[in-house]
Amino acid sequence: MPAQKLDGKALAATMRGEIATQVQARAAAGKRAPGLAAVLVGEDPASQQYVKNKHKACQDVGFATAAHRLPATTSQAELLALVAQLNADPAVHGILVQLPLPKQIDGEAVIRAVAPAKDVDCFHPENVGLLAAGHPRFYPCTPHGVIQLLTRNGVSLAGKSVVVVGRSNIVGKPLALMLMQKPTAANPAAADATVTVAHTRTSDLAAVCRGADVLVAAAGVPEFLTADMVRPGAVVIDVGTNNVNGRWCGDVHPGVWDVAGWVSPVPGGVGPMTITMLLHNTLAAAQQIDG
Ligand SMILES: Nc1nc2c(c(=O)[nH]1)N[C@@H](CN(C=O)c1ccc(C(=O)N[C@@H](CCC(=O)O)C(=O)O)cc1)CN2
Repeated sequence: MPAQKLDGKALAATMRGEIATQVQARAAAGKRAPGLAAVLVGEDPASQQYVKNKHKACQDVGFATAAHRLPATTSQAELLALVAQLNADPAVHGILVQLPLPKQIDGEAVIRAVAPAKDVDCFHPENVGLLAAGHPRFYPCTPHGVIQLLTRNGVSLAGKSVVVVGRSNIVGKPLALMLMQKPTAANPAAADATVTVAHTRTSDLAAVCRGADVLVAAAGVPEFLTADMVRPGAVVIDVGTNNVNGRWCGDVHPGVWDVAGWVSPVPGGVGPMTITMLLHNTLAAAQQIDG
């Protein structure tokens, strides 16, 4: 029997409805709408699409939203000046600078320039440190989306063997932290799992992956995770968003659906959850800043 689908599109729609309800309640209490500023530098087609999708998602839940589109030739000083202006704007609760940035710009310097209280991507070193210490101000969007996609579909993680293939700052590293930590009132998304982080230099990657109850493919390599790497009945999360000849393609080979118990699709799995958790963080930032 083929695997069941972990439907991120459906869960995202449910969670966005919950966020819209909270925005309406804030408006009824006389509070201003959560505000998100999205900054895009250059014309990368995928980044343009992501920012467009984020902008529309914000409008749909009743946020105030502005997309700042800058030319590919923008200097680091010009970008830092815009970030400083957004940091000082009380109507802006969340700031995201879409990655990757053009090569003349030092991405780390830009990430450090975003006010930590408005860092809804959770990329600033202060917020990464708080997450690592188990006292998160925000959760990073894609890792939080993965955990919500699992737990809200009834997949329990406590005590499970989870293998994360990928060690990026955006996905692999923070996801491993969240999965391994003990849940507390201050850290409710922590999962109490037993976590292995694997990567391109891991010896016998297939054997490591076959040890997983839950397997997360986040290596950014189209369809690298094949059926022989998956234990029958395992849960497989596909974080890949590779655009191959104009077609969205994940890190998971289609043959995995014949072996696994549950699989998240691409498109329609983790991607819509990433944007939903950005909305969640922007609402949280508004609550933290405005009350
Ligand atoms: N500042 C950030 N930059 C980047 C991030 C991020 O979280 N913050 N992550 C990725 C790109 N990304 C979000 O920005 C992202 C990727 C894919 C999707 C998505 O919804 N994908 C769809 C398929 C595409 C479509 O149909 O339009 C899906 O999987 O269903 C959302 C966000 C790098 N940069």
